[in-house]
Amino acid sequence: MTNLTKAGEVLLSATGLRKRYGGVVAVDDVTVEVRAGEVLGLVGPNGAGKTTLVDLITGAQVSDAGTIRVGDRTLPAGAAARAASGLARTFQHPQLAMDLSVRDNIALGFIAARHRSVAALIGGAVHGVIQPRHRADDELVARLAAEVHLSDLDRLAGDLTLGEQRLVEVARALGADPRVLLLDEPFAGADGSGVGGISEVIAILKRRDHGVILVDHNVDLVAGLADRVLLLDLGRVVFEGSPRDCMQSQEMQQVYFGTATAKAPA
Ligand SMILES: Nc1ncnc2c1ncn2[C@@H]1O[C@H](COP(=O)(O)OP(=O)(O)OP(=O)(O)O)[C@@H](O)[C@H]1O
Repeated sequence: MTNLTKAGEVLLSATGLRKRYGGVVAVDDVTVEVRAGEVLGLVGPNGAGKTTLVDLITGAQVSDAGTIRVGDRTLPAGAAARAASGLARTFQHPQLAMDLSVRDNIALGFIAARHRSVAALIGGAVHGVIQPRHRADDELVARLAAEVHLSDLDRLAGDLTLGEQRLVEVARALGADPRVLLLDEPFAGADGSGVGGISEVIAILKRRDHGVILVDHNVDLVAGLADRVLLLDLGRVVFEGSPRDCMQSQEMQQVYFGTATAKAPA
């Protein structure tokens, strides 16, 4: 991973994002900023709008309103443009080519970045795109796998545990050398070593002045890793501040314990 940013520089600025699905306003006038070397935690109960927000930022969904800037550039719509501008993500439900090896899945991240096309990430198309690879590519895959402590790279992605699949997604995302990495529930289904591996990657990204948006239901884990936490409820930001202040806030109590529909944090 390269380091072309300065500590504290605003890397990502998403302003006034809004998304309605039928009668549901999933994201309602949300503004998010991530600085170099910052981990922004995004928490909130089921249906709060966390994944939709990640989708809007990364271009997987088109927002009804709002702008996304990376550095001093306003980004056009579309996942390919966003990826080419330095945004990479993992998915709540891992999206890997399950019939390909760990090695090839990881390679897809940097190959897609080279081709500036997320098409390379789509199932059948990938077989042609990833062959043949160069030796340097294999070395890069090995380095990315080592960053997340993945071994036995010849296994099929479909044979991995959920936690291992999440590590492959993280390694694949790192291959695109993102300025900001958005992790959507990376700890769900991960065992102790998976949690450790992902936490370590977050710490490395932070040290290298990349930005991270970390979404997870495990608010204790998020609070332990984040510099700042944004609490979402029903599509709106109801609290923003330090992890400690957020955990102790009335809003946190209300959102997780105070309403009939809210669920307690894991
Ligand atoms: N594609 C969609 N079509 C219709 N409604 C949607 C769609 N995606 C999300 N929603 C709705 O938008 C709201 C926010 O959903 P979202 O998945 O973003 O929340 P979340 O905080 O990520 O929840 P969870 O923690 O359960 O994943 C919910 O009411 C959800 O039902």
